[in-house]
Amino acid sequence: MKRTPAARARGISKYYGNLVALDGVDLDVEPGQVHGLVGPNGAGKTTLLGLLLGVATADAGTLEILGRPVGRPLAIADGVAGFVDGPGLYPSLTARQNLTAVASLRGIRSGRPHHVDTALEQAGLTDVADVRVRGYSLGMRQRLGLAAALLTRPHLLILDEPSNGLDPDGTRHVHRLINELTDAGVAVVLSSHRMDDLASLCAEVTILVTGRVVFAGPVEKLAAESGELDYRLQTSDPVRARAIAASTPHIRLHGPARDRPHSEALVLSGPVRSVDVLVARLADAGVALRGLAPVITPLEAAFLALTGGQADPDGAA
Ligand SMILES: Nc1ncnc2c1ncn2[C@@H]1O[C@H](COP(=O)(O)OP(=O)(O)OP(=O)(O)O)[C@@H](O)[C@H]1O
Repeated sequence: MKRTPAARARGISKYYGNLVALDGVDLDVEPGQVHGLVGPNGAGKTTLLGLLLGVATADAGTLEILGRPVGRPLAIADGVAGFVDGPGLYPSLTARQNLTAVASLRGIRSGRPHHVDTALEQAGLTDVADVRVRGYSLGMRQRLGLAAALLTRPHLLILDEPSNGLDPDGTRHVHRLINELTDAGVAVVLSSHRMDDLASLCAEVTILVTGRVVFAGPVEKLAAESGELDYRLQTSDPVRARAIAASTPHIRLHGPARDRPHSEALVLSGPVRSVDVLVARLADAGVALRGLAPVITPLEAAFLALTGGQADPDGAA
């Protein structure tokens, strides 16, 4: 039996005056999956998340959330929670007081303290639950926003840049929590500028550029669109390696990375088969291979190719 999609949008458009923020966007979000929304600044990600969250309505197209059509009046659909443009918090209240206030606003009465404690624990904030939010770091605020969203036990969770401001430990914690939620059947739609979020969390991704979908599908399919990559090559003999690379058909040399002019690493590009030939030729010549890795990940390369960005051979994509 086919499961009801967590969200299904067809031909969604949204205008701000003359500005077209979303232009005929389709979106399919399955239960139990993380769906990533990525794109350059101003692509329309926050606008689309806002429509899913019910803080704005579309000017054209249809939107169904958890199987129910979304109508004109602004309202957060049952079973949906999350935040856009940063979580709305009261700085003079503690984390616990913030969550208690949210629980009251959302009409959660029975078992409220239990709900609050569980949400604090899920977000890893139990130890700082009674600290005023004014003293919270950006990462802690993000986690508190997530805790507030979890209070209602949503089936569809909307997160705008959830890794913003998180240190590596915080990122791991949030990733683990999101994975637990999807394991339990929750659908998550998140926007992110971070390819590591995409790679480690998302099953599906939609890429927006100036309000239009330029890619929608599984993350693996996106990585496969990366085309030719730039590689950083380190060997035991950079001078001979350079000469061998220069004489290998279809290999293009980009010189040492600009940020490391004295580096012994070469940056080069070419079809995978030519890179294979180069590696074999280096071995034949007795030049030891010490490192060969893409300068940017296939996901980043695909993202840049689709959004019209330039891959920087220095690796600063
Ligand atoms: N309330 C608004 N009034 C007017 N224009 C807006 C409004 N909100 C967004 N826009 C415009 O709509 C477009 C899409 O904005 P949106 O915030 O959805 O993009 P985004 O992909 O989330 O960008 P970012 O990555 O910078 O957060 C932008 O051109 C933006 O300037």
